[in-house]
Amino acid sequence: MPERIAVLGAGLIGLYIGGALHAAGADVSLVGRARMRPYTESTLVLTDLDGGRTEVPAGTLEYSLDPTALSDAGLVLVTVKSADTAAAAEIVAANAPQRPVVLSLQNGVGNLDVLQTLLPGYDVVAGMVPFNVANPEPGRLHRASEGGLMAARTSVLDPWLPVFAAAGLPVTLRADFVPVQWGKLLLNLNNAVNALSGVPLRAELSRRAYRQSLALLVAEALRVLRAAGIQPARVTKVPPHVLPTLLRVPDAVFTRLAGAMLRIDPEARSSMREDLAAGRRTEVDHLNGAVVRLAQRAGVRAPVNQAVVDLIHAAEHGPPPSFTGDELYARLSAAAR
Ligand SMILES: NC(=O)C1=CN([C@@H]2O[C@H](COP(=O)(O)OP(=O)(O)OC[C@H]3O[C@@H](n4cnc5c(N)ncnc54)[C@H](OP(=O)(O)O)[C@@H]3O)[C@@H](O)[C@H]2O)C=CC1
Ligand SMILES: CC(C)(CO)C(=O)C(=O)O
Repeated sequence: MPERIAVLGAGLIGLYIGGALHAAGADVSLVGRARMRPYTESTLVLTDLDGGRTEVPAGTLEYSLDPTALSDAGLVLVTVKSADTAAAAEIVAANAPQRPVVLSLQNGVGNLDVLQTLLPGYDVVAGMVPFNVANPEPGRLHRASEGGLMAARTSVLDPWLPVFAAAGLPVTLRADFVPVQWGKLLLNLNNAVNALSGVPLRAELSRRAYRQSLALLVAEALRVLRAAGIQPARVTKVPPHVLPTLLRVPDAVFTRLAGAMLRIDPEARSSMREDLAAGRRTEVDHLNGAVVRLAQRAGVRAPVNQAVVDLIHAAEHGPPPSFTGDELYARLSAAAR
């Protein structure tokens, strides 16, 4: 078994992945917040869409509030939200002078740069988590949608790939990762739609007006990417350029053509909705905001994504919103004009 794996920012993703790796025999230590520690103080149950169930017995998985737990790690998984990446890098630099491999398992396209800039001399690798992790009840984390982990192709991950595979989380290595990150970001444009809708992901994606709202965002992002000379990679069964057309079809046709996109636990919500519900700041500036910034650099406009950034920022300062699909589509259509 290779050296210790530490998870920095053990929330939903970090606990799920760290828990699965621990259950598969890896030496794992989690670093995070006090409010998440109870997950490992009693039995942690990990379930998935395919009926898989793994139990991590109480007290067997180390959950520390103290970042010195990073000091003997060979691999650090960074699973904080994007706004916390710089702070996470500083914590690694201060507590892991042995220079572990650092793998970002975050959404967004900017985290790698932040980590590489603040961690000179470390091997920093971009990764991608395609699936949603939900918390359906205390003590249980549920992999609520499909897809496998991806990471940038590099031999520094080789020692750990077998244990990820043994944990049911095989990592596909991709040579060119920027397109993968943008491919995932296109899907994450739905995080805000879901957060604004107030309904679970499956119900939201089953309703055409929400999908039409998402189609406006994705179509605009594709135009921006084209202007910037970036070709997003396909990270699900649906090629990126087909998404807007597919999203706009009537509900019955969508269900028939895109059943896989609806293979989501009925209660799961986007991580952005979870943030709004908990009164935390969201990652919108790192998702829709990244499209807006790329548009500025490429000399084009992104008014629809800007409108969503504004709506989410407003929601961060009030009660979690519940736009109907028609209301949201009307707002975003007006922004597009
Ligand atoms: N949830 C999901 O289904 C998915 C999430 N992702 C991405 O994965 C990343 C992680 O998301 P998720 O797990 O949902 O986020 P969570 O908010 O559930 O977990 C992150 C945890 O890190 C903690 N944290 C922040 N800064 C530090 C620090 N300096 N030291 C220790 N702990 C810290 C946070 O605490 P606090 O809240 O107090 O700051 C929080 O508990 C994000 O980029 C997200 O977009 C990707 C795919 C799916
Ligand atoms: C899995 C997905 C795309 C949607 O839930 C996500 O990345 C998130 O919630 O942040």
